[in-house]
Amino acid sequence: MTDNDIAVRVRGLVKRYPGKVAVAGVDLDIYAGEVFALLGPNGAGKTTTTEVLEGYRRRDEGEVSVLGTDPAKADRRWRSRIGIVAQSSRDEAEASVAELVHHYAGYYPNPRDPDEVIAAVGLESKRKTRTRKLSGGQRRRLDVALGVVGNPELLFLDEPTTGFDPEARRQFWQLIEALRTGGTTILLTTHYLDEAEHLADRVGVIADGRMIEIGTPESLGGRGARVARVRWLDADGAREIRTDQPTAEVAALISRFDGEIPELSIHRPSLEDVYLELIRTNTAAAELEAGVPA
Ligand SMILES: Nc1ncnc2c1ncn2[C@@H]1O[C@H](COP(=O)(O)OP(=O)(O)OP(=O)(O)O)[C@@H](O)[C@H]1O
Repeated sequence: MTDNDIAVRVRGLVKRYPGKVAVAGVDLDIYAGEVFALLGPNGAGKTTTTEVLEGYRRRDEGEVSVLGTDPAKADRRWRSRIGIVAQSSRDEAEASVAELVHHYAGYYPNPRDPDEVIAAVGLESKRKTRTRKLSGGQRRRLDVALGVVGNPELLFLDEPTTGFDPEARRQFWQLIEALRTGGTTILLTTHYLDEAEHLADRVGVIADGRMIEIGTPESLGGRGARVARVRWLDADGAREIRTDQPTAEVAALISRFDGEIPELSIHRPSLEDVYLELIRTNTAAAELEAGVPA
């Protein structure tokens, strides 16, 4: 792997606020062209990490390279190569959607067609609407439009679909898939685990400022984490078997039961199940280390 294959390289990142270590030694590589999702509970350090990578927050320790440059020393040219959809919206209440997207496009050397971007985020019917008259979800779509109109090589999306209705989220996912196909590298933070599962090539789970695991959505939590649970009811009550051969278990049950197997279900843990288990284990380990009684 050459340096050109790596869009973001982080080693030993530490960020302290008064009385709080927000990021406590994070290592992270994001490969060029991948969608990487940063997951973690509220206050885990996702936004702080992202803001250091964007050049908006100074780090206390560690090495950071983003598109080959230290963001703490970055210039305008570097800035034009990244796109940002931050958690809080920019406030240009009197401008219309079309005015704003065209205006932002003017800041970049190689922008996308603003009208195509407006269509891609589903705001065509709101072109002439003033920003202050948009709904929360529409406002968020505009944020996404402003983040991608500069045709960035690397796009930061901090909880981009908060407030989206289900249809808008699906539409947004298509936009992200199209950007990825076009070669854009994407760092996504999200609390929607289905979003990460759908979009991300790899995910990183951060808790208490530490990266506790990095892997593909399928491999997270180790081999045992996605083992199927076969559940049914028999004379003794509810039964559950964990197995990586659920078909064989069901076949055995069919031969035991005469007819319908009561309450039969096969459940495969989702990324959300695996994530919650990881966080639970991490919290328990941290409490043990700190001497907190269970
Ligand atoms: N400007 C600040 N001053 C002091 N403490 C801060 C500041 N910004 C964040 N923190 C603290 O640092 C920790 C990490 O915050 P951060 O915003 O990075 O978390 P997050 O993972 O993005 O959370 P969320 O999912 O809620 O957005 C939190 O404990 C937060 O209270």
